[in-house]
Order: sequence, then structure tokens, then C-alpha cells
Amino acid sequence: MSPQSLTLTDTQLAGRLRVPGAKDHKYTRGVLGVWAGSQTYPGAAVLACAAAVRTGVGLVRLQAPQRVADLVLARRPEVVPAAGRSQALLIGPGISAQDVPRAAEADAALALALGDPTTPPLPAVLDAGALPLLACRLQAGARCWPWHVLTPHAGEAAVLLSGLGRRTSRQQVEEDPEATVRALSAMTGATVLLKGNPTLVSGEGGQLLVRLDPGPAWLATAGSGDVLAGVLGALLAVEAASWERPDSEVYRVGEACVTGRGQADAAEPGAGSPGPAPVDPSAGEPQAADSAPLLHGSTKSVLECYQEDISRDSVAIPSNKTGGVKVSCLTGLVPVWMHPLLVTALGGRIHARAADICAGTGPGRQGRPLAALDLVETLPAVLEALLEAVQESAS
Ligand SMILES: NC(=O)C1=CN([C@@H]2O[C@H](COP(=O)(O)OP(=O)(O)OC[C@H]3O[C@@H](n4cnc5c(N)ncnc54)[C@H](O)[C@@H]3O)[C@@H](O)[C@H]2O)[C@@H](O)CC1
Ligand SMILES: Nc1ncnc2c1ncn2[C@@H]1O[C@H](COP(=O)(O)OP(=O)(O)O)[C@@H](O)[C@H]1O
Repeated sequence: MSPQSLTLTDTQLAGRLRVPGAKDHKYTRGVLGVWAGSQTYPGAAVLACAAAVRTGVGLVRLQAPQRVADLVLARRPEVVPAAGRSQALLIGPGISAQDVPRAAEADAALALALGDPTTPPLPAVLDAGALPLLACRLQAGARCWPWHVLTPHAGEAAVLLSGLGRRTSRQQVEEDPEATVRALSAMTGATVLLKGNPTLVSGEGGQLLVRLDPGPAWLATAGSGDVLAGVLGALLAVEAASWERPDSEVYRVGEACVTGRGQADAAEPGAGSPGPAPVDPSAGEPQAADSAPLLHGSTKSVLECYQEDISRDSVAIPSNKTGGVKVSCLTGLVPVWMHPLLVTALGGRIHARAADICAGTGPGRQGRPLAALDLVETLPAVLEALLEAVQESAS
């Protein structure tokens, strides 16, 4: 694949949003495990957890020192300050290497997110204090997968690149953010959102780049990146939860991988290709042609989709079922390997739109200062507007 730069509309991005169905409960809507906040930076955990809750995840679990947990609960009593199974992780806001015990906890969570030969990786947002820890683990031989979303600002990107052996200054990152974000994606294997103006997302080893509307410069305020991390964490958890449903897209992709269905669609991209036949959830597990390792609808099956040497261009699926809307992207079909990029870009877009509302910016309007917590309270309205846009484009 040659390097590509994608332009994605709000409606295309919003197609990745999921509306809960009648049979959903909190565990099917996504559980996010958060390692954020420390004695020095307790507020980062408040902002990240509140943002995740307001983005619409089923449950947020927090692993943090008591004082941090107390502050989070005072603001968001929905958060559960205890360990348990999570479908996605958010690691790093408000954690620094100087706080050695707290950094060690984050590092243990990072090991969980990265997986090992016996345990598959988990989708995870790796922000702030998680990034230097990641550099060490990558130097020791670990590798990210596309559902690891890194969210450095220019300073953190410089430290991360340097930690990976490419000595880079913050100034160099700011001079060439595109080269930086592509290099980080290539060197880590992750999806990378480089914050700032511009805000750029790169995936597929740096081959794909999305340039996002950065939002107003009022966003340059303490904690707004922690809010973005919470939004992204929630989106990943919702996405990962959907993999466990027998009628999910990934379940269907798994079927396409095993049976070869879907390849014909890719040969004739666009123009309303129907994609693999829908799975009838009432019919029990669909039968695969050979063995059915990809049909369990779990994180493992998603991992196998990436690990199998499938022809990437041939695994195309009809996009998201939100209201039966087709989210056309490039060809009218959204290949599974583009999902992390789209979900990450969607998070960035939600964040920027929330900022526009809070700051009151728009054509000819300079707006007003915003505070990071204001962004959080605006998130439901942003999500509602995006979902409405998807519905309108379908009708
Ligand atoms: N209320 C809170 O608890 C807050 C906690 N925060 C946490 O504070 C910790 C330290 O965060 P910092 O970002 O200040 O990192 P640092 O203080 O470690 O800054 C690292 C370097 O990056 C540069 N830098 C900082 N922001 C930049 C940007 N947006 N673009 C380019 N360069 C930039 C700085 O000049 C510095 O050279 C993180 O864990 C973060 O999550 C911040 O999010 C602020 C709010
Ligand atoms: N000049 C700017 N224009 C638009 N957005 C900006 C600008 N500067 C920073 N931002 C955005 O503000 C957020 C700041 O995040 P970050 O640097 O992590 O702050 P914090 O660590 O305080 O949360 C990012 O989303 C970034 O893209």
C-alpha cells in the first residue's frame, strides 16, 4: 500500500458510534479499565474518567491511590474503584516516572495491554506517563497492535521517539508533525494521534494519515488532553465489547476470514456491495469452512484477523450497522484494518467539536476561554449531534 492521506467527514466518522440495543446491559456496552491520576496529578483521573463516563461506556473501573479515587467518585460516583475484567484500558494521564510506585502500577497495566505469547493484547489508550514506559517495553522487544492508540503531544512525541532510538527534539516534531506521527506509527505498530495544531492520526505502520480539524486554540488548557484520553478509552471499550457479540461486524469479519466470503466485495469496491451475508443471531454459531478459530467474537479473534496473513485489501465488510447506515469510506466498504484509525479519528473529532461548543467558536467568532471539565459536560450533546447526522445521511 502506498502512503495515503484520508479526508473523513463527520458522518463517516460518526458511523463508528454505537447505539445501545434493547438486549444490552452495562457489560455488553464496554468496560474501560483506567490507570490515571497520582498524588501530584489527581485531577487527570477525574477528567479522564468523567469523559469516559460521558462518552457512553457501560462501566469505568479505576485503579488509583485512595485520594485520587475519592476525588473521582466525588465527581462521578458511577466509577468503580476496583479491579475486574475490562475490555479496553486507558493508561497514563496524570502519571509520571518520578512517582516510582505509581509508574510501576501503570507499567504492570501496560504489560497487560501489550499481551504476551500466551495472552492476547487488549485495546488501550496509552497517554502521558504510559509513553516513556512503552518506549522501554518496545526497546525490550514488545510490539503494539493497531488497537493500541498512542496520544502524545509534541513534547511527549519527542521523548517517545528518542526513547525508541531516534533522537528528536520537540522543535523537530513541531516542524514536521506528519513525519513524526508516521514514524511513530511505523516504529511502534500502534495507531498514533499526535495532539496539537494540526492534530494528526496515523496507522498501518505510518501508511495512513488523517488530518483532523484541531478545534479551537482555546483547547490549549491544562487537562484537555486528559479529556481526549477518556473519550478515546470509552470508544475503544465500546468497540471491544461489540466484538463479543455474535452478530458483530468483527464476528462477521471472522467468518469472512475463514470462509473467504467478502473477497468478491473487495474486487468490486463501492457501489453498494452487500458484503458478507448477515449472520442470523438466532441461528447459533455460524459454521466455518474449516476450523472456526475466528468465530468466537473475542479479542483473540480480532487479534487473529490481524495476525493471519490475510490479504488486507480483500477483507472488506459492510460498515457499521447503526440504523443500517453505510459509512462510506474510500470505497464504500470499511476494511477491518481501518477501524482503529476511524475510531481514533472519531475521538479527536468529538473532542474538537466539544471544544467549539464550549468556546463558542465558529465563523467570525473568536469565542471564549474553556476549561477542561466544561468539555466533559458537552460530550453528550456532541454525540447526539453526530448520531443525528448519521441518521439524516441515511434518510
Ligand atoms: N489536573 C491535572 O491533574 C492535570 C494533569 N496533567 C498531567 O500532567 C502530567 C504532565 O503533563 P505535561 O503535558 O505538562 O508534560 P510535561 O510537564 O512532562 O512536559 C513535557 C514537555 O513537553 C512540553 N509540552 C507540554 N505540553 C506540550 C504541548 N501540548 N505541545 C508541545 N509540547 C508540550 C513541555 O514544554 C515539556 O518540555 C501528565 O501526566 C498529564 O496527564 C496535565 O494533563 C494537566 C492537568
Ligand atoms: N493551538 C492549539 N490549537 C488547537 N488545539 C490545541 C492547541 N494546543 C493544544 N491543543 C489541544 O489541546 C489538547 C492538549 O492536550 P495535552 O497537551 O495532553 O494537555 P494536558 O496534558 O494538559 O491534558 C490536545 O487535544 C491538543 O490537540
